[in-house]
Amino acid sequence: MVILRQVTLYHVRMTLKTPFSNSLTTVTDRELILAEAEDEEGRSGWGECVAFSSPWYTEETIGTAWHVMKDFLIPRLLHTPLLHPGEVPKRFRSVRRHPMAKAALEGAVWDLWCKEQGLSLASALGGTRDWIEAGVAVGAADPDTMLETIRQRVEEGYRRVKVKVKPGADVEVLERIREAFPELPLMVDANSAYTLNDLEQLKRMDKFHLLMIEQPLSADDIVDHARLQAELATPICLDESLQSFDDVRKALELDSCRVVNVKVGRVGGLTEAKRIHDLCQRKGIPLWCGGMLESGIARAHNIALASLEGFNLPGDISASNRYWERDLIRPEVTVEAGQIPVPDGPGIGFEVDREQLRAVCRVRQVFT
Ligand SMILES: O=C(O)CCC(=O)c1ccccc1C(=O)O
Ligand SMILES: [Mg+2]
Repeated sequence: MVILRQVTLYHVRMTLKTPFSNSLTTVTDRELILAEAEDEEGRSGWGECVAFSSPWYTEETIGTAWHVMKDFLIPRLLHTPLLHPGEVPKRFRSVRRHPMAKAALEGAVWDLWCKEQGLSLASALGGTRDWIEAGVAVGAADPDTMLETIRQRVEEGYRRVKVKVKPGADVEVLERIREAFPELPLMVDANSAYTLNDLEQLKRMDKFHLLMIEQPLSADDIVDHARLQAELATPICLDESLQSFDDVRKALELDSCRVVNVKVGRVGGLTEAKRIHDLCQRKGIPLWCGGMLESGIARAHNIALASLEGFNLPGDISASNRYWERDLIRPEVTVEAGQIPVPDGPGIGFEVDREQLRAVCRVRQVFT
């Protein structure tokens, strides 16, 4: 049983080693919020809010998430016993949406509860893998730069590469990549850069035998995606469009996608993510864990989640040093021969690097 004595929010800003561009924006400085939940015994559990500084990806931002956590979510958790982290979504039921704010706090409760129980987060979630396959995302850039980056990532051992595309920067770069890497497990992510008017251009991508095309159409759509899937040989994977278990269920019913990307923050927490996992596993739908340019804390949650059997494709889970000069956890996440070990220590299985946290923290607020 967990009783939260206090919750601390940390607003941090970390500079990416290299700026990350997609069809909508370039992220250079990554702002995020860490949530630390403490119990009566002084143990701490950690979660991370992966919202961005501006609402380009989904509606939430660092600012909305701070407000919603502070004024609505944290008061629903403090001082009232929780038997299991799976109860957290029920506490939050009267707050509509704001999945990234909810996921951050639920994640902190999961970590804390696992530490009290002496369980690893991976095993508490039902994970079975000791190692997960690492994949990597390559941001939009000129084709020479993208090709050089892919070369480096392949040398570092990544087993699946995803590249960002948009109209005017898609087929030519794919030609170049396939020339150099005919067999590389490759996919693209459009972050909603296309419409059904681009059907002919999207069909041209079929010949590159991509693993999938991620989120080609609108972030809030599952109807046009179903029409597109009927015309494409390449499987569509939805990201932005899937913000809950029910969204996934409906998208699969409509055949709007044939692959699912789960991000813990986007779907409102680990409990919802696990429900989506179970659904995809029952239906035989390939599933992978997405990334949000996160710090080591959310990365640790992702590794635990991806250790579940139904996560059967490499995700956007990369090494700490792919993003940061110095991450917020010890040890850092490393990729060995294309794989990442799943830690078996209590909770997330990594220590928070408090010295580095102090160095990158802009605002800290304690709620009791
Ligand atoms: O390496 C990562 O963390 C994921 C890279 C990525 O594609 C991404 C990064 C930030 C926000 C959205 C996305 C996405 O999957 O669309
Ligand atoms: Mg995506």
